[in-house]
Amino acid sequence: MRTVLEARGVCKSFGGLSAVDGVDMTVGEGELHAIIGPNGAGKTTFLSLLSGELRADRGQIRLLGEDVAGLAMHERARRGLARTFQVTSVFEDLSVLDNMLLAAQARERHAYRFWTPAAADLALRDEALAGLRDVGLAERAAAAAAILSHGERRALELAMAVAARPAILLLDEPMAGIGTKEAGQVVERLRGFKGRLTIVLIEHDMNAVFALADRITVLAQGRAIACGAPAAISADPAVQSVYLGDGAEY
Ligand SMILES: Nc1ncnc2c1ncn2[C@@H]1O[C@H](COP(=O)(O)OP(=O)(O)OP(=O)(O)O)[C@@H](O)[C@H]1O
Repeated sequence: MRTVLEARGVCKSFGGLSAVDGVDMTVGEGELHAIIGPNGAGKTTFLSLLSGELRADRGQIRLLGEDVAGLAMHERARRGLARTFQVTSVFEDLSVLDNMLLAAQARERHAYRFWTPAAADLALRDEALAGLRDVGLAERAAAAAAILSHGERRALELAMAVAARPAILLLDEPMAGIGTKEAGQVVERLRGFKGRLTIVLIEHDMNAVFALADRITVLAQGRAIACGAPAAISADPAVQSVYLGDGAEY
């Protein structure tokens, strides 16, 4: 399996606090790799180091073989490293479909260059509609983005991120702030993307993580204490002790 993203010895301190302390992680093409850990373990910081929102103090971050640790966020994004909230600016006044067309166009500027403009428009439209179907939003295509529910908006953001065809998509708690029923729908959607997309997922919903992940990296106090398939992770004594520790929340 081709390696899409590789982190080696990545560190980040805030003052005296070592938030991310020498983390290694390898994500293969088509893999859904989850990062879990108790509150304050360093998950969000690590994701920000991967995306370029924060700069690592030390360590390597390789995207498709290229060390991107010194690159700005937009330069990593241009190379295909996408974090949902960064790649998706939903335009409230536009329809759901037009938002999708914009997201797809950003990528497709060159893809349809040999087509007539009308045929290119049709192909883009088909692709945008298919993308909306993938996230259960096809019936909302004509609606203004402004009137979407919170869950529908998150679905649109996901569809727009996917439409840009990133090499790897970083998802930060896609189930946060949505109801149980909608969380179940998000799990189904993400399952639908499995194999087609390379995903790094941070999520507190353990049912979702264990249902979706190919592999899981467990962070605790800034360190990666385990990495493996879900069954191995749930059986790992070090992981169990982190989660069974003093009133640990996740
Ligand atoms: N900008 C910052 N300045 C100072 N400390 C920070 C900053 N960002 C994070 N931290 C600290 O770094 C540690 C790791 O935080 P981080 O948010 O990455 O953890 P997390 O695993 O994502 O937690 P949660 O599950 O609660 O979101 C925490 O102790 C946090 O207080």
